[in-house]
Amino acid sequence: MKFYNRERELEALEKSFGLTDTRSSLVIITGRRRIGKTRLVKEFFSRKNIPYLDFFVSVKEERLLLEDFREEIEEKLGYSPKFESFEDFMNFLFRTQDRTAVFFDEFQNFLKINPSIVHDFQKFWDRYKEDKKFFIVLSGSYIGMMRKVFLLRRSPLYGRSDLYIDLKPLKPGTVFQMLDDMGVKDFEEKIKFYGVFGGVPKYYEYLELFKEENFFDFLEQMLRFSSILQSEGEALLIEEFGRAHKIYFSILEAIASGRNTLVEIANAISQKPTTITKYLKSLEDYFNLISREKPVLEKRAKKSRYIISDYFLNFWFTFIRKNQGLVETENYDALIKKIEANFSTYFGRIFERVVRDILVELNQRGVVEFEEIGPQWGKAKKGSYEIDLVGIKGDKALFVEVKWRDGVNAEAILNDLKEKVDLTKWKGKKEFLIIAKSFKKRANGAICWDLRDLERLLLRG
Ligand SMILES: Nc1ncnc2c1ncn2[C@@H]1O[C@H](COP(=O)(O)OP(=O)(O)OP(=O)(O)O)[C@@H](O)[C@H]1O
Repeated sequence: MKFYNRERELEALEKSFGLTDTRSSLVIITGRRRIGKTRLVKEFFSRKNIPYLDFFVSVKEERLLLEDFREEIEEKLGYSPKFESFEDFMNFLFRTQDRTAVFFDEFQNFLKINPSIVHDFQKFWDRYKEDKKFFIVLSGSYIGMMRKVFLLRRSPLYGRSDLYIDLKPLKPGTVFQMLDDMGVKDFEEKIKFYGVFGGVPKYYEYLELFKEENFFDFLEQMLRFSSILQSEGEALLIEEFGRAHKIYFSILEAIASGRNTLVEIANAISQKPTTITKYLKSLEDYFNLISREKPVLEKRAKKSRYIISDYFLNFWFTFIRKNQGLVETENYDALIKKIEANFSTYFGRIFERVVRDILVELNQRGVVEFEEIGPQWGKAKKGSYEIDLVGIKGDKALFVEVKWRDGVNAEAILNDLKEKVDLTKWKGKKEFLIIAKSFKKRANGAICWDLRDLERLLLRG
């Protein structure tokens, strides 16, 4: 698949590479599995025509891994050194080489093989970094383990990197372009793809194989002919959490099923709120798997709710894990039917997040203007109210209502929205934006964007 975007990261890599005119430079890249770390590094080296040593750290016997490394050195440098240990390997690398680019992929796996390797690496790096001109890139998928390597104060590589990239998902505009190039022309279908697979390029590669333009057809092919949809969620998490995975799984499952507050989550899994706060905190700060939202107009409010940050994981928990029986018995027809039957309800919420991502991108392009954006909710006389999104800039607020429906009457939505806005006590200027699949009637006094408008703004704007 053609390479998309990542301009900023490529530029940052180039700057770090520039440092090697005078000394060595160390780059650390983390990011969820399948997000494109390896591809980014390889793209950089190939665009710049930089030869490099490519060491993939797979979990295997030390001796076998050293043999892989020796083969790479033989292929690229023409030597065939003998390594009895990693210290030998490091000795060879740091002593005999000088201006060399080196890529260690899945670096955190050294912790599984033998943690002292990371300490050896540190020792050699500290000793040679000023005298030599190495360009070393370390990448790793499991954030928990990568933190152990370099982010915690006591980590061996703490504070050593010249550049740290936490690689994020591709933006919706890029994904839509990618889908377009791969034959998915209909914008509603594009939105469904993005709302399920997010900005993770790997999943879209399957389009080259299945060549489906319709989201559900694609999903069916994925279920029948690739194990990725079935096993990916579980594999990602077990690898990340290790033995503590059960409690994390239960929490994520509860959040995916719509339990979003501390108390709701605790009740759903029959635990005390005080017991689960530490797990929620690490899911949020350490693993970056969930995020906590507060009402955007009341930042100091105590109330907050949790969501699973990753689109794919959210989908996986909601539809795949929940229907594990159907997956195991390979009853894909029934599973697809279930997904189709519940998809609109599921997607109502997801579409709000997709719109938020789109608005963030449009904000960067100057089509809309805000400094922060998020949902707003609170108490009303009768029950509670909720506004899908509010974008704020100074004394101006853009109130947004999002509907995953056709034939929407925007006037009715605008009236409701204005009533809810009164409950917020917002004193500044107000603008209104209504987004729907399509409108029966647009409203005066609000910007109304249907899917075609969004497409025009994003793909052709
Ligand atoms: N910017 C991009 N444009 C197009 N395709 C991409 C891009 N980034 C990654 N891909 C594709 O997505 C797939 C996953 O990328 P890659 O293997 O680099 O991810 P990773 O983060 O290293 O994943 P893992 O940790 O699972 O090895 C690859 O097949 C790659 O070709």
